[in-house]
Amino acid sequence: MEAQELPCVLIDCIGGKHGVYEDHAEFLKERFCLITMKEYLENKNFLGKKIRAIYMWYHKPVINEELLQSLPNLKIVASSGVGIDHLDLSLLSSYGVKVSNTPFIVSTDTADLGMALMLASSRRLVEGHQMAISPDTEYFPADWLGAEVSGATLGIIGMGTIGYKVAERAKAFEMKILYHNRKQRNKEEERAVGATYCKKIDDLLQQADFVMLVVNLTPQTHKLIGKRELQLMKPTAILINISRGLVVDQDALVEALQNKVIKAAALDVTYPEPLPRDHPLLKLKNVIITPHIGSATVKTRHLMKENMTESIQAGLAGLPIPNEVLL
Ligand SMILES: O=C(O)[C@H](O)CO
Repeated sequence: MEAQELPCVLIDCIGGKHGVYEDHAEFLKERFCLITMKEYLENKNFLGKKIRAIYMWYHKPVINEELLQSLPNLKIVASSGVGIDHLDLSLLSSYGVKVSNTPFIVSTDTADLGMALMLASSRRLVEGHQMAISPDTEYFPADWLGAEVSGATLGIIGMGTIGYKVAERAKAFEMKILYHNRKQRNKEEERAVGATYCKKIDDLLQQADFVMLVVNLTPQTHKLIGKRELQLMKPTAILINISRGLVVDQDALVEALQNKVIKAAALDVTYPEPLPRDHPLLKLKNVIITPHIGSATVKTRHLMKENMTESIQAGLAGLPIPNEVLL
């Protein structure tokens, strides 16, 4: 096929901190005519008419009504990752634009990261590393002890695909597993991992040594964990968030951590991301923060790119779209 016949796809940019990886862009260029936001903005009227899909890599480019109005031939937005809280599905649907994401691909890595954060936080890996590399060779103050993970109680809030994978891993650590879901309850899965369903989130919060947040961000889960919920948790408990920052009331969390209402937190997500450098969470020793890296492995990011490509190709060909997000 001639290069000029390739369908035009809008991306934010190539390379840099937030752009499409260079090698991914090479792969995409064999299949699409890539148009960066900068190119589009320089030649809106001409390029706007040509763009048929948006390859939305980690929430970029930002899609708003103004952009949609200027892309009359847009058919599909392929969004990376599982979360779709950054998209206005009704707006996109009103422009006849379909949406896809990459849900199952990211589950294993995100569950692995949840376990990594739980282990790192409970066994104080970051503090331990700092101690080990510090000029002070007196390693351990007498009170420097972690909390055990094996045999402890894990409360999973949100037992979807990722939550279930966390439970499978926790089972191997001989943990007692509690979970809370707002809607579905899957008894077969419960039995397979030996998890106990808590109808009331409060029961889970009161019993768990580790509370892991794995829910989608929706109006119902916005600031699901606030001052009241943190106060229900054990003073020895650790909160792990691998979902979205806004599922937790961050001010309440800071207060709880400062006042030892809970023991520690391990967060892959915050709001905003990154946090301003003077944010109180960055000053607390009992906090570990990672930069939203749930799906950040070579293999998964590669699969995401392939999956997004397939969705765009299917969407443009009028075929069923893999992982179409339905309104
Ligand atoms: O939703 C996801 O898959 C990641 O958190 C990135 O948005």
